[in-house]
Amino acid sequence: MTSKSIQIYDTTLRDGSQGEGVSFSLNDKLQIALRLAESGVDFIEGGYPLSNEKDVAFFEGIRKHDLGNTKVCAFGMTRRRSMKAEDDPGMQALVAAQTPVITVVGKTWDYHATEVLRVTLEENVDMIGESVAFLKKSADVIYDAEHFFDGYRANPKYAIETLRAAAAGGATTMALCDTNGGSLPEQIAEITQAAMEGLNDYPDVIFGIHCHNDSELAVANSLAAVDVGATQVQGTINGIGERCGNADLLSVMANLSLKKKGYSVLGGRGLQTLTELSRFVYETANLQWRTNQPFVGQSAFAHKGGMHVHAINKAASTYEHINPELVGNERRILVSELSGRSNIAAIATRHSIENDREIQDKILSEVVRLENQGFQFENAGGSFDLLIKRTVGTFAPHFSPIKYRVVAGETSADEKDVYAEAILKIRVGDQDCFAAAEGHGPVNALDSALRQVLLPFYPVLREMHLVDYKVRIFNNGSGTAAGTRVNIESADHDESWGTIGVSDNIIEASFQALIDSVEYKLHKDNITPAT
Ligand SMILES: CC(=O)SCCNC(=O)CCNC(=O)[C@H](O)C(C)(C)COP(=O)(O)OP(=O)(O)OC[C@H]1O[C@@H](n2cnc3c(N)ncnc32)[C@H](O)[C@@H]1OP(=O)(O)O
Ligand SMILES: CC(=O)C(=O)O
Repeated sequence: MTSKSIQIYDTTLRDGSQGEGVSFSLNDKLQIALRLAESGVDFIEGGYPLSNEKDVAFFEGIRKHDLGNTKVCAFGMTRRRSMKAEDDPGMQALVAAQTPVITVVGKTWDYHATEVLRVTLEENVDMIGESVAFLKKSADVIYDAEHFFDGYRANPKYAIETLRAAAAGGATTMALCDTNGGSLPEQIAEITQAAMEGLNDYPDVIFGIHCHNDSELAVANSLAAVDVGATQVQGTINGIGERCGNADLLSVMANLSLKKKGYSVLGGRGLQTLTELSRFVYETANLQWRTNQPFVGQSAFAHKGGMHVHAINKAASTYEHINPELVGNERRILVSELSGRSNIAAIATRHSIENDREIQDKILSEVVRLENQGFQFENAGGSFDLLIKRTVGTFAPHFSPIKYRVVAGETSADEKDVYAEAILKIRVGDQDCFAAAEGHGPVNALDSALRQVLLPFYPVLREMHLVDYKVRIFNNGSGTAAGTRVNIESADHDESWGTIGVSDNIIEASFQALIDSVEYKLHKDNITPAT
C-alpha cells in the first residue's frame, strides 16, 4: 500500500516565538531554519515581517541558503479595515519578504470580526478575499483560518463563507486553526469534514490543521483532522508557542509515521533526527528540556521501577511503546531506592557483576541507605559508578583529602567586591600537599586548589571541566535540619558525568561532589594512583 504523505508545516520561528520566555536572535532563527530543512520539513514559517526588523532580516538571510525542497513562508494578517490591500504596510511587508509561500491569517469567527476588528461581516470577507488575491500575485498563499472551530460552532454559514473568500482569492491551502485550543478531537474531525464539504467545488484546495494545546489535546486534535482528510499539519518543535503552546510536531510526526497506518512524513525519511532536533531547539532557545516529553525526552525511555527493569531486561517491549532508536532516543536504566537487582545488573554490566546476586544486593542496600540520607543517583552516574567500585572492591583512591578551609567575604564595603579563597591539604601517594587558590565563589576556589595539587600528578585532569552545578535543599523527613544536595556535571572530550554530594553544609556537599567528579575521570581513564 502506498502511504499518504502529510505536509509538515513548522511555525517554531513564528508561533513558537510567541511562547513565554522564548526569544530567538537572528542567528538562532537562521540556525533553526537550516536544521529544520535538514530534517526535511515541508514548510518553515520564518516570522512576521511587519512585526520587527529581525524577521525582515531573517527572510533576507535565509534566501542565501539552499534549503532543498523545504519552502519558507512569511506570515501576516489580512489587510487592515478601510484600506486597499496594495496600500497596506502589512501586505507590502509580506511581498517584500520574497518567500515562495505567504501565509495570511484572517478572522473566521463573526464575533471577532465585529468585536475585535470592528468591521461588518461583509467587510471582513472582503478583507480576506482581497488580501489573498493581492498576495497570490507574488507567491503561493496558505490561508490560516483563525478561530475556525469556535467560529464554526458560533456561525457555521459565516465561517464557511470566509473560507470560500480565501479559496476564491486563490489560496491553495486552508489551515483550520483551533486558536484557543479548546476543541476536542471529535469536534475537530466533524468540523474539518464540514469545511471540506463547504469547499467541495474547489477540488484543488488542500486542508491543514493548526492546533493549540490549551486542553492538552493539540497532538490528538491534529491527528483527528488528518483522519478525516487534512494533509498538512502545522505546529512547533517541542510544542513551544503562545500560552500552552502548539501541537508538538515531533509527536505528530512520530505518531503519523510509527503508529497510524498509511501515512508518511518528511518525504519518507527516517525519524532518527527527532531527538537531536528537539534538543537543538531547546538549546538554541535557551529553554529547559522537558525531560518527560514523549518520544524525545530524556525520560521517555528511562526505567526506574525495579519490576519494570526486570521485565525490560527480558524484552524491551514490555515497557516501551516503540524502540527508542526509531526517533533517535535511547533507553536509560535509573538507580534509586525503587530499584531491584535488575536495575543494578543492567546498569553495571561493565563491572561484570551481572550474575553476582550477592554483590547486587550489597549495592542495592547501599543505594537505599544513601538515598535515605538524601542522595539521589539518577543524575549522578559518576558517583554511582564509584559506589559500585567501592562495593566490589575495585576502587583505588588517587588522593585523600585531609582538611580544607574556605573563606568568602567582601574586599571593601565601598566596592562590594566579593572574593573566595580555599586552602586545601590532601595526601597524594606518600606526600602531603598544600594549595591555596582564589575563585569566583567558594566551590570555584576549592576546585582551583584541588587542581593545583593534582595536576602535577595527573595531567589528564586538564581535559575535564565543570559544566553545571546545582544545589537543592531538602528535608530528609527525620525532623532534623534540612540537608543540602549538590549535583555537579563534568565533561571531557568524549563523555559527561554527574556526581553528587550530600551534607548539612553546602561547601562539604560541593567538595564531595567535586572529589567524585575527579575520581571518576581518573578511574574511567585507567590512571594508576600515584605512589
Ligand atoms: C493567532 C495568532 O497567533 S496571529 C499572530 C499574532 N502574532 C502577533 O501579534 C505578533 C506580531 N505582532 C505585532 O508585531 C503587532 O501586533 C503588529 C505589528 C502586527 C500590529 O501592531 P499594531 O499596529 O501596533 O496593532 P496591535 O497589535 O495593537 O493591534 C492589532 C491591530 O491589527 C488589527 N487586526 C488584528 N487581526 C487582524 C486581521 N486578521 N486582519 C486585519 N487586521 C487585523 C486589529 O484590529 C488592530 O488594529 P486597530 O488597532 O486598528 O484596531
Ligand atoms: C494562526 C494562528 O497562529 C492561530 O490561529 O492560532
